[in-house]
Amino acid sequence: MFGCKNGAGSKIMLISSPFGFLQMGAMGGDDLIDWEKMQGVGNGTEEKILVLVRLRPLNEKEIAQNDVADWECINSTTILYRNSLQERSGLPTAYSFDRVFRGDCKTREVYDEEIKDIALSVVGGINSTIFAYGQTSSGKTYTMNGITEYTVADIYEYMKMHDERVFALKFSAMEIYNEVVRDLLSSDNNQLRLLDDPEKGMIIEKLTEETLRDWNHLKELLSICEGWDIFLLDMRSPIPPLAQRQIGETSLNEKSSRSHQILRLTIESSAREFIGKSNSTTLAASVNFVDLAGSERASQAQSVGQRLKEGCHINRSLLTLGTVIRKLSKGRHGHVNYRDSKLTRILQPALGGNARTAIICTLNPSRSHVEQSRNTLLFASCAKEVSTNAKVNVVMSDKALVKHLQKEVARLESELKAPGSTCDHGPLLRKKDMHIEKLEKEMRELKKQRDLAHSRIDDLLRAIESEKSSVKANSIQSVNGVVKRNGSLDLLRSQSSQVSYSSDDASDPSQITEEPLLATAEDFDEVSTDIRCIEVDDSAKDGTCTSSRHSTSESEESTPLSSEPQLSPVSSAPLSGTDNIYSHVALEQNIQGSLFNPHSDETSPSASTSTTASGGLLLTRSRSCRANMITSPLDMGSDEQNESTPPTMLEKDFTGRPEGAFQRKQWKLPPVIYGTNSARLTGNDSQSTDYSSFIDETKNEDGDEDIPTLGSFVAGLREMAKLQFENQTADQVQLKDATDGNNTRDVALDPMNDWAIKFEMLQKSIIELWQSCNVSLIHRTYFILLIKEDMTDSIYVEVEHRRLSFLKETFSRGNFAIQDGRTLTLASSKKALRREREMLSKRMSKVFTEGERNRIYEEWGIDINSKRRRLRLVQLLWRDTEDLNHIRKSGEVVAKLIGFSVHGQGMKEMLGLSFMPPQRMMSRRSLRWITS
Ligand SMILES: Nc1ncnc2c1ncn2[C@@H]1O[C@H](COP(=O)(O)OP(=O)(O)OP(=O)(O)O)[C@@H](O)[C@H]1O
Repeated sequence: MFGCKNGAGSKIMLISSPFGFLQMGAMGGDDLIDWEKMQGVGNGTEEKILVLVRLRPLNEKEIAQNDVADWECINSTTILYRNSLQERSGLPTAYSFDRVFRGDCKTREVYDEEIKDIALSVVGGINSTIFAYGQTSSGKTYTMNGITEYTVADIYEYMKMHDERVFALKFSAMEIYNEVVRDLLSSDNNQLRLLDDPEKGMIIEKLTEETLRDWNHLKELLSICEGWDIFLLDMRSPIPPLAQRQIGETSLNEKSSRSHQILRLTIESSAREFIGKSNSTTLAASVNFVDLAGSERASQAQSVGQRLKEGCHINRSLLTLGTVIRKLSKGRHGHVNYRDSKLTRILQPALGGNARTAIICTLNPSRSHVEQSRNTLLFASCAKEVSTNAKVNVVMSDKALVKHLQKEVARLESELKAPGSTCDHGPLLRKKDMHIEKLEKEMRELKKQRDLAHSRIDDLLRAIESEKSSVKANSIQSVNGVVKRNGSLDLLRSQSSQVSYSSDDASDPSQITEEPLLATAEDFDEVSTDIRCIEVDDSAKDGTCTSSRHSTSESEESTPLSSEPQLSPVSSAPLSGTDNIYSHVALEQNIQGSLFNPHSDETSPSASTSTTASGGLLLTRSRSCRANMITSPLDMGSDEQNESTPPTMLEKDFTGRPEGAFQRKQWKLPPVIYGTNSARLTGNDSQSTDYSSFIDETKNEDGDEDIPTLGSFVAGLREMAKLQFENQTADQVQLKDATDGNNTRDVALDPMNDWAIKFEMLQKSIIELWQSCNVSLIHRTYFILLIKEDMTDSIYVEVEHRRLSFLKETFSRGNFAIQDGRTLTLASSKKALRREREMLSKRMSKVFTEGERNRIYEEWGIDINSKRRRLRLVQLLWRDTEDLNHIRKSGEVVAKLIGFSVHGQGMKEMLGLSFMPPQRMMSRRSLRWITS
């Protein structure tokens, strides 16, 4: 679609229409155009370029030179090369085209039989192009002159026959000489520019467009262009003649065209009766007559100087034309290099665009030019494969256009609404609807995932915020000289506080106080990002304090550190205060680790302390923490691997890492809940550092049920506790050194009493948490049977508690946890637990004899005759979280159902579950997990 101005100056729109010649038919009724032949043309369907070959007779010169004609048209479509020598060369001898014309054929014949239809399409609003291609002196100009004349004559004839329409003819002429475009109707010799117009496409700037008065006017202009009547013009008028086409003499052609000439006739027509009315439409199209310069061999044309230069330009542009045609002949795939020459740029619409095109390939029949003739035929062969896509160009006034579009919309709407519509789009629409539905579903799913991730981030941010405010509050309390009970080492450690003890302080126990945090907002931010990494500051070695220290007088509030019962390396108040935050964030880091950084090797949530050279204890934020966090995933795994891994820049800087305190280990979790459809794993190596090894559901001997193995339970538990153990050991050693060094402080801990109270609390809480988090009954059973009264198990109890607390909190927020890289929700855990109960119920008859079963049913108050007694039993297991006896009995039933029994402490040692928390090394007093 492009805009232009009509004669009246009102704005018009030129659009391509699919009306085709159906509309033209109504205009017709004459015998000038074969409308029947043109049915379907211009309706947007592709049409191949019409390719004709025209032989010329040998000219006098050639005859005089005893040249012979080797080419012969054997029928109307085939031309044959008759030469015995050539036949043996293996090159083709016969070429077929739409039409071939013998040497004695008249141009009129060529026009009438083939060209006329295409050329006269222009009166029906279809662009057309006729061009002649061939070697120099083969008859291009001879042919095109005739074709142009006949076409124009017919156009005028057509106009005469159709006085119901008003026609407007415009003429322009240009040549491309040595790659310069010149206006042949202009007296100045200026070079014309080719411009790309967004609406009209390529336009030739300032090209003269003469509105034709009549046929004679056109003849006059044509003769000017061709320079035919140059002498006549000179004689008629003293005015210098207009520009003429470049013609020069070569040895092959006296009047050789040294340029490509394009004559353009534009015709607009409107129905007379509608002129000036709002619904008037105009057909507008152009016919181009293109007389190409001839390809030539410099040797044959004996070109030198100016002629040679012209010949080079001619050949180069013809080469580009050939390349474009060859490319188009293979289909319109990829880039077509129209812009490589002015010729192809101007002819672009004719070469595969909105135009009907005919190419007349002229041939010199003489033997001496056989090679050139073959090249021409090769070009012709490619050209016949090229398609164009001509459309009727209808110019409409704005009003007519709106009206037409409204009509079109109404037509399409009624077509869609009609039940018996010929074009049934139903199945297609349904398919599309289904596709849309599918995409919408996917979108919803993705949104859900995104929201979940957002809420996780929000939760973490909230946790960090609350942690910050806790730190702040604690700092304020300390500054005010009020150190609360929860301002213990644990708290300080968990909040990355700086606590320093100088040797001077050590001399006076009353001076050993918690260092208040004189933290800036910046520090708090760091606290959030450097999650609880505390290391020894080298500067402390010389006994200096790295943080400001406020000595406070001994008071009830400012209890000395050494006397704090919270000095236990594990938190003393598991469910409250900042310690709880510590637990949650630490666990969260581990549980959610895979969500944010599955390869993160930042594992230790706890602080590390170290004695200074002078016995002072200094806790600072770790500089290596970030380095750890940004360590490459490849930098994980065994300690040996870590040693061989080059340190990061940050690590290189850091030299003060205490040995053992920050060994990189993953704090892995055993599968608390077996509801994540984890993949079955082949390995069952409890030492494995692969997180997935903790989920190890294996088939039992019956091969029909999934029972989490003891191995997987133990491995996870042990790995997790080991890390905790190591960290705590480091803490304890440092703390002990600190207090020993002081020698004045009595670390009067009574861990046994402490643990006794704590154990009871934790035990109760864990049982409740198991229930509310839908933890596997088998896990619970393993836990209570293996981790029981021995105090050395306290580490397991505490870790279990922290983990469950975090899980419960996660579920209560409607969030998910990650276990084995899979999401775990409250619903999925519930489902898994139900499946486990079903599985256990099925094992009743396999494991117990009838007598045993009946005894159990009776014991559990179940009617032995009830149909669903087995299911009823497993549903009752682990239900009563208040009754420890019920818990013990439940554990016994489950243990029997899965074929598990524990034989004392020996088994634990065998399983590698024996860890002794550092502060209790000296004591082995036991507490009971379950009262029996
Ligand atoms: N079909 C024909 N019948 C008789 N004479 C012809 C025919 N075709 C060409 N000629 C004559 O051959 C000569 C060369 O023709 P023409 O100038 O048309 O060749 P051309 O291909 O245009 O050459 P160039 O590329 O050099 O311009 C002219 O004298 C012309 O009259």
